[in-house]
Amino acid sequence: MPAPPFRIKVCGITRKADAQAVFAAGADAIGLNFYTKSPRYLKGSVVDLLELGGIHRSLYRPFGAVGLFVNASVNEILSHIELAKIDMIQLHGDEPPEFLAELPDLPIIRARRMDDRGVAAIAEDLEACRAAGRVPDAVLVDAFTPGRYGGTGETVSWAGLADHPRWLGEVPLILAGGLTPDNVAEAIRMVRPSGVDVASGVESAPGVKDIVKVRDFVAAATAAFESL
Ligand SMILES: O=C(O)c1ccccc1NCC(=O)[C@H](O)[C@H](O)COP(=O)(O)O
Repeated sequence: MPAPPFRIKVCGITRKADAQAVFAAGADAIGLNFYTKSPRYLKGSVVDLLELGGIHRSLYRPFGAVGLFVNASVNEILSHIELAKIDMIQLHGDEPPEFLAELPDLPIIRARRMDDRGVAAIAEDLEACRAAGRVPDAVLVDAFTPGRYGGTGETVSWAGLADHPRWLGEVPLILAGGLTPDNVAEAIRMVRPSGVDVASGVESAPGVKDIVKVRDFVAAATAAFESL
């Protein structure tokens, strides 16, 4: 089984203090959101971006900063990789399977929102990526809410994901969507994902992390992963 890009990621970090607190709590990765329509869009200056993206290196974490994009161009992604020192790419929009092969050699997380077509559509998309020349390093399954791409706080049907090795094969599954400090342990026990991802479940307001919730989330997720 390939190594997952991360085990616990906190997404939508917009402030340096939150990035530091997330890593101090024991998370592996922060998500920096470059989707301009998100309330978690990172609007910082070049200096802010460099600092935020570089914090993971100063803390000697093995993983680090994930840049989140929704239907961005290759050039936009390249410029953010340079600017924010990101070291993983999360595609969270309607990017066609062929798009992955155009990206640089960094881990790619392919987000899929689970709609009423269920896991079959996710499996088909993975095959299409394979046929187009590049398999993502992980598939992130998020909730489907019409008209929104993510960060909704809605949960996915966990029971329907438990057999993911059947339709994802060796590709690691990252579980997202409505996770909180109170439900993440149960979600991990049911789905047995390689990693989890949270945005709104650890916030006091969009883009502002609640440090107590972050610590509780990371502690609950870590204990659940260790009990698998
Ligand atoms: O967080 C956002 O605002 C967002 C907007 C558009 C696309 C993706 C977005 N977030 C991506 C994430 O990785 C979130 O962690 C994931 O959607 C789960 O969010 P939540 O249900 O709030 O935990």
